[in-house]
Amino acid sequence: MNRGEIPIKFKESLKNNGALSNWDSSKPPCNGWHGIKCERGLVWGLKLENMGLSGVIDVETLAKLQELRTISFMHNNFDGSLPNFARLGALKSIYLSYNKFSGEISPGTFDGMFSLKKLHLANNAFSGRIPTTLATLPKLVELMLENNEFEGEIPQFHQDRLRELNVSNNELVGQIPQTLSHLNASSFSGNSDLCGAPLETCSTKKPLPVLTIVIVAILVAAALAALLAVIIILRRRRQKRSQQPSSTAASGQPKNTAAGSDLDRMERGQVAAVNGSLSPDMSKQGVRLTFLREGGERFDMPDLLKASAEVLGSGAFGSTYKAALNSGKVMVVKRFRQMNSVSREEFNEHMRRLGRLNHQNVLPILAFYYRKEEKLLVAEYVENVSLAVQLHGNKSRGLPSPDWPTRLNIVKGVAKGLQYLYNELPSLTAPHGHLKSSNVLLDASFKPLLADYGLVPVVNQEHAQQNMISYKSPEYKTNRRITKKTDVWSLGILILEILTGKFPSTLLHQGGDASAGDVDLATWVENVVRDDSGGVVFDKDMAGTSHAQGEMVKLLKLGLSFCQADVDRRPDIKEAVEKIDEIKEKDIDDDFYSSYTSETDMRSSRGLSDDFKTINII
Ligand SMILES: Nc1ncnc2c1ncn2[C@@H]1O[C@H](COP(=O)(O)OP(=O)(O)OP(=O)(O)O)[C@@H](O)[C@H]1O
Repeated sequence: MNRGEIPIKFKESLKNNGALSNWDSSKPPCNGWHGIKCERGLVWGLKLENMGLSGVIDVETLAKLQELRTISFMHNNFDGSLPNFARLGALKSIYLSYNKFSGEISPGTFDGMFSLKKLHLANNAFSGRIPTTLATLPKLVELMLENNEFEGEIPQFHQDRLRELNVSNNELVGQIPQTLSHLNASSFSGNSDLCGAPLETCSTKKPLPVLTIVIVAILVAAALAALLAVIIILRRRRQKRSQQPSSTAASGQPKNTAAGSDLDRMERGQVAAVNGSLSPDMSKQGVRLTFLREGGERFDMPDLLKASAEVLGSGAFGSTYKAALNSGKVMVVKRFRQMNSVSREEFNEHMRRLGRLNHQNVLPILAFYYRKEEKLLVAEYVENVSLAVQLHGNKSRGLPSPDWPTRLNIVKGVAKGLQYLYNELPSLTAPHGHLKSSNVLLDASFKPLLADYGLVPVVNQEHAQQNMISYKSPEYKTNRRITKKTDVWSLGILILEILTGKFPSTLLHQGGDASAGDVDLATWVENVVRDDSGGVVFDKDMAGTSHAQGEMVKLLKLGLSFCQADVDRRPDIKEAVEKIDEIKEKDIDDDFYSSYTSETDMRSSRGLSDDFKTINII
């Protein structure tokens, strides 16, 4: 098929295509065909707006236009479900607003569209959930979904690149992800059950409409009637049993089904307990926490559920909630669903091991709860949340991000915590296993505390392979194995993230194919450093860098050396910590800086060649 025939074939599936009457196969499409955008004789865009078009958007045929980067069919009459654009993986923008598309968007529609920057689907009649894949597209900067019927929660958009988002006038519910809290409130308006910054906080109670009150009253009455019936039946049974000569005692624990349902309610961002207190049944059935440490305040799940819970975020395992106890202590409960391949005994034993850990850079696990289908881990709330929030979230909200001395202290603390895990958990190949910036929590004085460590042995294998950071390492990608140096690789990526302020692609592709995606951060750093075009390596929002550039460069080199794909050349944890400890806050010799901005020995232990000579300081 020649290039003129492709648009003609595409036109055939369109209805009311009179506006395209000058598409004439005897001439090349770049000779003034309506709506065809060309450069050097190649079709890069289709702009078929306001033409009354309907029918089918033939994606298969468009896929043959290899240079096609942008399509706009805005203000037409296309209806039915959205075509599967995954076939057009190179597209940078898709504009389909003001049509009549409807129905749910199938989950794979945007899979692998790693170049997609702009997606406009506003003013259609889409329903169902916003596809979570959109939250993982690394280049997406504009997403317009207003005036549709989207429902459910907004996915966790991790990237702080999303410059424009509009989800107003849909039927969305729940907490707005923290990463979007910097956006304008009007982007979220017209969704009656959305809450959290930039809208009102989630615990704010709104007056209920009369109809809702009536429905709730009916439901409560029905529930009470059902409860009464159950009580009567149970009493009768008990009476019958007591009349039998020797009744056998009921064995095992009562099944706790209540925990799931109350937590599910928490997950929807609601206050878990009805009227501020749990039903006595639930407390009796005992959603009993197992405490791992001597001393300290004792409480149970009902105590936590009594408090209004706030969803802190949802990661690969489930949601994490913040809940305040009556005493004022604030706790965090993390819910894990993919841990059902180990027995209760194995799980308890492993938790006890983790519970014994005690280091100033390791977040203590205070208690846990075991149920076959899900587990809960409880820890104290940490004041400054995570390094991820401080590096990426603050920036997008215009708040200051940590300065160089703070970042260096964080790196040192993380390295010490990691070394401690290596020492205390020698049987684990990757003692942390899931080291990333959202699992580095920061206390009031910005001291780092490692979280979500030591979990690889109890997470279902398949889930671990798809979601945990260790399994994104070069050795896992190439040899399907993790090693004793895998956590050092994660530390290297973390260091580069801390110094550059860039979000690593290993985090962007959570849940996706580990081998797919953006250029990894180490390669990006190397490319910028090699490139003489003046690209900037260090985070320009990092203050306190004067007279420190030499040390910053040293740390950057270390980070790169930890990321080496060749495991044999990568330092082990001991060497890594020693090298990090040598880095000082300021250059010993002030003149050092000037020597590093020029042609200096930047050949790093990552096996970098002679062209890795200059580095672009802020
Ligand atoms: N103890 C804590 N104190 C304060 N913030 C916390 C605490 N534990 C977790 N968080 C924060 O809550 C948010 C959600 O955490 P969660 O662990 O569910 O997701 P994640 O770290 O993004 O992903 P993953 O599930 O892969 O670990 C993150 O921003 C995390 O940093």
